[in-house]
Amino acid sequence: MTATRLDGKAIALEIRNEVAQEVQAWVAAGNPPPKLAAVLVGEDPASQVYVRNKERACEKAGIASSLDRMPASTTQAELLDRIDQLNRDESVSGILVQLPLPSVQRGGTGVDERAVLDAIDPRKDVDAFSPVNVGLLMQGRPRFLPCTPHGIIQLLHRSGISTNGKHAVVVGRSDIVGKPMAMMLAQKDGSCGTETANATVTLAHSRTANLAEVCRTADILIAAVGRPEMIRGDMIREGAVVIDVGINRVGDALVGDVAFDEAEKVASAITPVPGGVGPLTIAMLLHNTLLAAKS
Ligand SMILES: NC(=O)C1=CN([C@@H]2O[C@H](COP(=O)(O)OP(=O)(O)OC[C@H]3O[C@@H](n4cnc5c(N)ncnc54)[C@H](OP(=O)(O)O)[C@@H]3O)[C@@H](O)[C@H]2O)C=CC1
Ligand SMILES: Nc1nc(=O)c2c([nH]1)NC[C@@H]1CN(c3ccc(C(=O)N[C@@H](CCC(=O)O)C(=O)O)cc3)C=[N+]21
Repeated sequence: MTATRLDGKAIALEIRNEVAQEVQAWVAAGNPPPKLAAVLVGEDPASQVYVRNKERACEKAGIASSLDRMPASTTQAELLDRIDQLNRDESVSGILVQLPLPSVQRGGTGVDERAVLDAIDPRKDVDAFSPVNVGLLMQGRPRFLPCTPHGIIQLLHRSGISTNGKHAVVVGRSDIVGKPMAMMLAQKDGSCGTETANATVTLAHSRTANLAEVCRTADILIAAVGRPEMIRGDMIREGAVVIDVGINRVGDALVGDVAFDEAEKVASAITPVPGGVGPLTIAMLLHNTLLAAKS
């Protein structure tokens, strides 16, 4: 079997066009354009890719954007001060602080990530990382859906892949991807952007015993680990759907968390890197920014 490639880029474009039309209507009705303010501290490689692509995407959708590049030496007080300004700036609809913030080992000043996320006005929290928005998601009444998991739900839905009753294995339990992904796949009703999720979910991580065996039980396998090609072909069940979230820079290339060539031979459908989940994250960010502007 050779897997179908799920074209994240094309589906993202479809969503971006939908958002662009809605933005146009919003502005035509006399409203100011939505605006996204991004803050990048230091030089995380995956964040650099993200920043570059989302600026262009905003522009094409008629969404204004700004980017604060702050040095890795930025202190917590300086960062909190900047967030406070953005919270109060009425022209700003959405705020996004790039994660991870630089660790002390990588020249950072030991900024407390949690304190930073806590400081973002929940109504402008287009990443949906602030405690209020995480709580609302947990309860099945989200204001914003986190961009990467929402993008994956959309990708599956728009590719005609149902999650209903399937066993989904999510590898990685980060607050950005793994944890909300698991929650959204398990949701009962239409609260996560499509009619149903209803998957049975296993959330795996670095302490999971027999990871390969667990992965082989997945109908839908979602890799969000941050380790280039760690999911090998023999960890995938014949016919499974494989979603690769990983954005790893290896030399000059972007490599996912899945060994694509091996996986393609066993899976029924698979997302490439690049051109898979990444573009969808951006599309859903635009969607959230519009939502923030409207509310
Ligand atoms: N395409 C996109 O739009 C996006 C891509 N990314 C990319 O996705 C990847 C993951 O990002 P993120 O979720 O932020 O990652 P984190 O580094 O925050 O979390 C990684 C997770 O993987 C787990 N893990 C690490 N090593 C192993 C292992 N050997 N076996 C099993 N589990 C392991 C960790 O376990 P433990 O908790 O035990 O430490 C942790 O839960 C990165 O490559 C990132 O760049 C991220 C966001 C968006
Ligand atoms: N607060 C916060 N929210 C995030 O959502 C967040 C973050 N911080 N920090 C970094 C990670 C990583 N991330 C990416 C999103 C899109 C691409 C993307 O556009 N990828 C293209 C790359 C194409 C290319 O330029 O080669 C693709 O995969 O096709 C990459 C990476 C979001 N993240």
